[in-house]
Amino acid sequence: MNLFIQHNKLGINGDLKITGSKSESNRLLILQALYPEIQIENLSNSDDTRVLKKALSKSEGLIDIHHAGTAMRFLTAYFATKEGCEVEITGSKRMKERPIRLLVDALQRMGADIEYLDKVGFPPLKIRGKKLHADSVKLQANVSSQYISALMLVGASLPNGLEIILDGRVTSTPYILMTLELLQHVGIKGEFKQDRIYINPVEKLEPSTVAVESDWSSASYYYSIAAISESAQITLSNYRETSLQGDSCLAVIYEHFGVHTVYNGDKVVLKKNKAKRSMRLKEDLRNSPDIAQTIAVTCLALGMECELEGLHTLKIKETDRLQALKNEMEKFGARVLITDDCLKLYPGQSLKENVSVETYNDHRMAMAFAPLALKIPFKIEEADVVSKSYPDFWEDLKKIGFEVNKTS
Ligand SMILES: O=C(O)C1=C[C@@H](OP(=O)(O)O)[C@@H](O)[C@H](O)C1
Ligand SMILES: C=C(OP(=O)(O)O)C(=O)O
Repeated sequence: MNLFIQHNKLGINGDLKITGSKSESNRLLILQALYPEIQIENLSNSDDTRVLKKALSKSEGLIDIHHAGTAMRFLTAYFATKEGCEVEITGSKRMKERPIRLLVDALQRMGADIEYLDKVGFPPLKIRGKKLHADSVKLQANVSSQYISALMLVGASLPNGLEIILDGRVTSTPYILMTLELLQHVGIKGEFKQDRIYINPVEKLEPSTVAVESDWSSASYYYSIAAISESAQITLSNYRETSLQGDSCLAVIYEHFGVHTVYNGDKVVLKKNKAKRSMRLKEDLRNSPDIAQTIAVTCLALGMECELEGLHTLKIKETDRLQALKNEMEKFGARVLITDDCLKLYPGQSLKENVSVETYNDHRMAMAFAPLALKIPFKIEEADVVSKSYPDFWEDLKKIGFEVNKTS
């Protein structure tokens, strides 16, 4: 489905409730499968959460997790440690190009029975679950935090718990802290000190209910909308000032664009008046890679130069996001320089018209570009990709005045 998207009003007002965080949801589903005493509220309605939930109802046969990175990584650790399971986990064409070797190596060193069914180091995998007795494992920490979270999630179910020794500079750290805080919340003791994570063994938990906070990465598109509009007041429900999600740093970053965040009970209100904003932005996004595309496009819309660093994980996500950003932002007349971990944007004098934005099977390409319609109408290709994390995205945009129409 291709969409033509435009917005003719200058001011934006609205009240929205975004679905639950997919990162929190997917961690809690794994924990619930290990400890049925856990109840979950406000689970994400994303594809990634749906496929994970479905996979957890199986103990044998073929499992297809499509594009869901967390599902791939978390289920690999889950099934490897689940005695008696025998599954083949596969995914989309892109998933078969997303590396998983560091996690598989770590699990194999712990005694797991995992086999590559195609290319070594990549899905699909054949996993025969067994009881693992190892109590310590070392892992390279600078490629994806999801490998570390995967081991943490199963750590308490091992007879002796698990010590994870992190090698190299840790990336996407807030996601590791999120895992730790959720473990602690349901009653599992754990610690993250310097280069070591300890998870205590637990057989059974006290019953608990965990309410998932709404998704901050999805909120980023409204920060961008507020930043690009002349004036805005957008209220988003089910958010907390002290969030487990690292992407809540948006509230600080978007002050550079004149967007002010007010926390009001369980809501956040994004306010933009014709405020002062920075002339140029420089940010290190090593801790919040999922908002890089949003920020780059906000800068493009505002004609603002930016330099984004710490982007070394972007190449192995749903697409090579650095190359995809360069390709699509240049269609609007910008000059974009990329290296392995950095993006520099030099917007043109004006935004070029009649652009068709490719989305590369990446939900965040579609959603990050959408706010640009406040400046210039354009086409978004394969716009249904948004369902990976935020299926109601286009409906929610319509609620705040965007015109979104199917096109060829
Ligand atoms: O653990 C998680 O829920 C996630 C961790 C991050 O991945 P990396 O650690 O691979 O950067 C992030 O990009 C992804 O969307 C979700
Ligand atoms: C990178 C992402 O997801 P995953 O790695 O879980 O596929 C994302 O949602 O931006």
